[in-house]
Amino acid sequence: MIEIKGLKKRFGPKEVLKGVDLTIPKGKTTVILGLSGGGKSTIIKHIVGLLKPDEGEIWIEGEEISHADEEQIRRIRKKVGFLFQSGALFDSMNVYENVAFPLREHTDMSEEEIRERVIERLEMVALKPKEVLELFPDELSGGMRKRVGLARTIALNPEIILYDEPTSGLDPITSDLISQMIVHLKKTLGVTSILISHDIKESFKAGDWFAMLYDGKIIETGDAEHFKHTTNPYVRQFLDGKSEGPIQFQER
Ligand SMILES: Nc1ncnc2c1ncn2[C@@H]1O[C@H](COP(=O)(O)OP(=O)(O)OP(=O)(O)O)[C@@H](O)[C@H]1O
Repeated sequence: MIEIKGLKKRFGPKEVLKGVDLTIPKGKTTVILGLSGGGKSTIIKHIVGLLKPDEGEIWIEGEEISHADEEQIRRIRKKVGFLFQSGALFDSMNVYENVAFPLREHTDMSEEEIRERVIERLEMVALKPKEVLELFPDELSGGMRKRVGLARTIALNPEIILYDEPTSGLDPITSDLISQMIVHLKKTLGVTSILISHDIKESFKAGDWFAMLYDGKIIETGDAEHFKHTTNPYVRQFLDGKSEGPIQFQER
């Protein structure tokens, strides 16, 4: 379980998080919904220790991490897989080396064990190892890059996976495949996942639990049924995709 208590974060004059309280249930996929620039990525960066809170606490499996030292952060990061928005593959490395990278960094596995793990993880994300192992990122489609990124994210058997916009820039069919993978990995690896997405349709396919971030706070949590029927005006407006009022375009 992950617990965020009273998390506050300011960048210069802008207070992005104003006291976020959120409990992320174990073994489920929690979706954080909210407007662009609202601070969703800022929340998950705190969970991997990339940012320190101005105030508040982050608890992961009973450990408070916001005051952790380098060694603790390193240990916690091994438990957490982070699928960045861009997929963030190393362009100079082929698929094999990209997926092998965290294994070389964090384990003393032999080359044979690494090869076995890389192949297994590529198969888990429905890629054919023989066909992709030698390819470089610029030879892959956007959807394949995301999947290789996902294979690398799960290489170290994480207990927690953070997905930052995993379907952005993908066509609807590839997006559906990624959502299915999120559900599949939750079941096969038993991971706790957090998903940030603008893609409401895909979020409802992949998510079990939902939290709406608005004006720096979590204003509503619940399951899909609860969100689909909520009468909270901010959540409704977000789900229905309506801006606050007609925009006055400048006449030329
Ligand atoms: N390191 C930083 N330094 C200064 N400002 C930052 C930094 N990181 C984020 N911000 C600002 O904080 C706000 C929230 O950013 P964040 O990326 O968390 O939002 P988001 O909800 O994930 O948005 P999106 O959905 O568009 O990715 C933005 O206004 C952003 O410009």
